[in-house]
Amino acid sequence: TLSPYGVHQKHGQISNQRRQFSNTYISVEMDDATGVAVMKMKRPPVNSLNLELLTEFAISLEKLEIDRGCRGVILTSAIPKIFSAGLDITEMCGKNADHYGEFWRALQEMWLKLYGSNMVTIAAINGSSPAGGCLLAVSCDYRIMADNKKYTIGLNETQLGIVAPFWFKDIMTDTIGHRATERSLELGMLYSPTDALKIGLVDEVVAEDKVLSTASAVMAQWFAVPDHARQLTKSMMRKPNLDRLVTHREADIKNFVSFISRDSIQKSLQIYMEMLKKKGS
Ligand SMILES: CCCCC/C=C\CCCC/C=C/C(=O)SCCNC(=O)CCNC(=O)[C@H](O)C(C)(C)COP(=O)(O)OP(=O)(O)OC[C@H]1O[C@@H](n2cnc3c(N)ncnc32)[C@H](O)[C@@H]1OP(=O)(O)O
Repeated sequence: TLSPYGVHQKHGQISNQRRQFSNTYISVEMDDATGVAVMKMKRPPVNSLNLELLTEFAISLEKLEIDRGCRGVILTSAIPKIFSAGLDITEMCGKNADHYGEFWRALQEMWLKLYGSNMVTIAAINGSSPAGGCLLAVSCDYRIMADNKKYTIGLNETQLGIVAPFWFKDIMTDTIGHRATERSLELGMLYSPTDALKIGLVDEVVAEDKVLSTASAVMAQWFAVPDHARQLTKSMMRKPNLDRLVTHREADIKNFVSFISRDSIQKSLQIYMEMLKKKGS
């Protein structure tokens, strides 16, 4: 079927209790018996967040949000060793201002839906999660990371010569505190799972093969609290950050477009992409 956003979706029924829907880059398996949906990003090689993935992400969340049977979402990756490499740098490089604006609006939309969700959201971080990948995780209610010291998480934007916008910074501050955020963002720090746990960036570190089962167990604990009370509390806690972006949404887009269009910033991003490609070859 074609959604109102023009994204093709495949629907399938895999049992009486499980429903599945899948787009190009997102697959969702909804378990009607538990009320839990597992949403997987699947954009090889590194789940970088391009315009299409962000759009599919927002649509999938919206569908789950209006599904009365769905009370919680586990967000994870179908790509081994990678949760998400963050924003697709090629979406911010060598394109025109209209494209940058459309891309940023899609990112804002996805974030407003994820951070503002009424459902319980748990990030099952089964791989590296820099920058925009970290934003996804920090926007959830709870974070479980795989115990593998090769994986890292953090807002490393300054290492690319770019700057995490105020709404990334706000939720990082709410998660790890002002001082830790200041240091972390200025230096563009990436943390191992153990260090991320120490500063409170993730809530639990578990063996790689236990990430999903732990997420399900945590979900059951959160489900023990009456939904209406939990939802009102979540909304009370998150409303100021949501309102701030909604109020300044157009200015934030303008700011991003003008910043990213600068020759010096384009040059920094190109150098970073070349460095990534060299490392891979
Ligand atoms: C003053 C106000 C300012 C307002 C706002 C202004 C600015 C906006 C800020 C925007 C916020 C930005 C957020 C972001 O998310 S930026 C992206 C940051 N991401 C990264 O730094 C991660 C880069 N990637 C890696 O570190 C690694 O790839 C890895 C995720 C650890 C995985 O490593 P590995 O498995 O070894 O894979 P490779 O490095 O070999 O990568 C495979 C191919 O994927 C390409 N790649 C990787 N990451 C990205 C990406 N983010 N975007 C696009 N492409 C990516 C990589 O080049 C390889 O490609 P190849 O196969 O063609 O060589």
